[in-house]
Amino acid sequence: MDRLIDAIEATQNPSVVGLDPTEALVPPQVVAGLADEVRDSVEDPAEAPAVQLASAFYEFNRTIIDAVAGIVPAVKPQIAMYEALGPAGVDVYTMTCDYAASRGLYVLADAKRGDIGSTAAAYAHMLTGVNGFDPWKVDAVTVNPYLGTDGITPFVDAAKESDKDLFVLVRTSNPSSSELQMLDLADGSKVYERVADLVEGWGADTIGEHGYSRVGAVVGATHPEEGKALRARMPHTFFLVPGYGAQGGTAADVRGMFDESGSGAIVNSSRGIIGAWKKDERYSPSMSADDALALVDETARAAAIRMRDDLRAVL
Ligand SMILES: O=c1ccn([C@@H]2O[C@H](COP(=O)(O)O)[C@@H](O)[C@H]2O)c(=O)[nH]1
Repeated sequence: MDRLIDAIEATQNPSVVGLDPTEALVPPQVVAGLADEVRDSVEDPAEAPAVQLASAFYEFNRTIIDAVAGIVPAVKPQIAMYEALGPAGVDVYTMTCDYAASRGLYVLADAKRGDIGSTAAAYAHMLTGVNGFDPWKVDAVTVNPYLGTDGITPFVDAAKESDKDLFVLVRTSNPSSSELQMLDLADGSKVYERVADLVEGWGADTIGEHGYSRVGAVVGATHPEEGKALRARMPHTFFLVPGYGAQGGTAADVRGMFDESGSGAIVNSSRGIIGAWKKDERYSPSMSADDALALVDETARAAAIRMRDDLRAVL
């Protein structure tokens, strides 16, 4: 986690931009502008729509990355949006990670992996690569703890081997998260608190120079009280805090998830940054693709600066 914390200190900005492109979040003229090129390049015409959208995601992502590099320390590409498009989408995922890394950003793969130990070991190659080849080029991956310790250990081992990190779901931001996470256990604690204790333990022998381990926790901005309590309960665990912006979380909500020196957490916003162009009255469907991307660039940068300044104001 030291590299992430150093990058946060360098930018004075504990926020991460989520790269969650969808067809609705990419200006349609950018997608349409790729039609001829894609039609000429695919072997099977049936693939064209997915390849075209994937190519548009890549142009869009590069615009966002160029807009926020130097302002934010990190990006969080959400793999679901890319996997939905099949091989072309997965290619664009790795290209996006590579491009973000080339712009000096810490890349947090939101993939929410989790399985029995032997399969988790295969998923954990997302951190180490295979036989000396790393196709992913990410700095961290999100992991689902539902399978318990043997589903997590391969990721911890891979993180140690590759000098990378993982973030384990503890208290998620979504509306139904309480169905399981808030259940009472026999000892009076809640399920998410038990997960929190496990996460603190999984990272115990990986604590870095800044006092945080390689095993981070995902704690939703939509749960300010529990987030504050978790900060005290997990003194060596760095938090990834989604749920800011589009899901309703605010800077005041996430304040308690930081430690007394203003470190200990990084806050994600995806749609709030990459979809900012949609709320700008200058956007017009008759704009050229280049003009639409210029607006994406300007509005994403402005939204990232606004979020940074809002967080700075409470820290
Ligand atoms: O508890 C969780 C865990 C992960 N996420 C992911 O974060 C982003 C949030 O996107 P917004 O557009 O900023 O709402 C998305 O990739 C989720 O899958 C989360 O929201 N909550």
